[in-house]
Amino acid sequence: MPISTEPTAHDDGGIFQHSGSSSAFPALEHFRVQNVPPAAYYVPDFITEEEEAYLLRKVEESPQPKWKRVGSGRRLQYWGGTMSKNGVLLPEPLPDFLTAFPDIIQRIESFLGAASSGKSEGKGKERALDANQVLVNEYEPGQGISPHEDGPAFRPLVATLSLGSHTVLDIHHYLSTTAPSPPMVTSMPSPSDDPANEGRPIAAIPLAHLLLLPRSLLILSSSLYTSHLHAIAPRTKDIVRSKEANSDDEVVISNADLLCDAFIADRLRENGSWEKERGVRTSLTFRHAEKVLKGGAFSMALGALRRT
Ligand SMILES: O=C(O)CCC(=O)C(=O)O
Ligand SMILES: [Fe+2]
Repeated sequence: MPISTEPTAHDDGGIFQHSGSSSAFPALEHFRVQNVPPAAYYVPDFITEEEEAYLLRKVEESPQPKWKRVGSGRRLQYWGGTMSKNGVLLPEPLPDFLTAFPDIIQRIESFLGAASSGKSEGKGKERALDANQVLVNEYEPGQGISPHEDGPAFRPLVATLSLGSHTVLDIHHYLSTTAPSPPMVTSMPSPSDDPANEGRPIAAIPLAHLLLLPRSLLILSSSLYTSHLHAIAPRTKDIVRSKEANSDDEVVISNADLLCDAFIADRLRENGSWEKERGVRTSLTFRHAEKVLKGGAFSMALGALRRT
């Protein structure tokens, strides 16, 4: 089948390359999560409470067949089309609530563009997210997602908007199969989306934890996306600290200084920890499938017909 392949972001070693402290992206750099592999950016309050409520309503109002359930766990929706078995996007038009009002896709693009403007005239396109698929995940308290990679079918620059409730995202790494590693409990990744990593053992203890508050945007890029895994532990409550965890129930978060939440900052300073029960969290993940089935207008129109 005819497919269009765009240049991959790997060509220049990743979309956001940072050389030492002199980053070409100072605005984005401000939101960079420290002490995690390159690169994660956490942007608090990316949307307003009204926009959050509106997006939640639009997701909830979607026709029933739009929802897929993963086993007996979380529910999913795909917007912009689904992926074929061989990693090609079968495109459908994105809905107005993602493109027109609120203009989330444009806002992410401007944010990345503004952040990378200046030196990168003409290179903006390569650094754009250019989302053509949006994945909706809905988690009840106690539901999560096991360690996985989103895989090579997507540009290694994804943005996730959190709605409704906080959660904690864990970053895992693969264990080296050549270098001797210290005795360590390992777990096998769930069937990977990248065949090259199928069956590789992963470290049972996450490398880092990120607290994602409602309305925040998380951007994962470069090697954090291409050579690590991400997961959400199936907890009903999170206890977070900014330094040293005291028990298995607690996690140390790497983005404490980026949260912009005075209440949490007080708790972390005064008690050393902040805890909260999880509510229902809906996440929207914006990503760019590298290969798209050609036939543009025709397949898009077909997609639109299928949705009516
Ligand atoms: O809900 C999230 O923040 C992550 C979702 C995710 O990693 C996925 O669906 O691939
Ligand atoms: Fe993922």
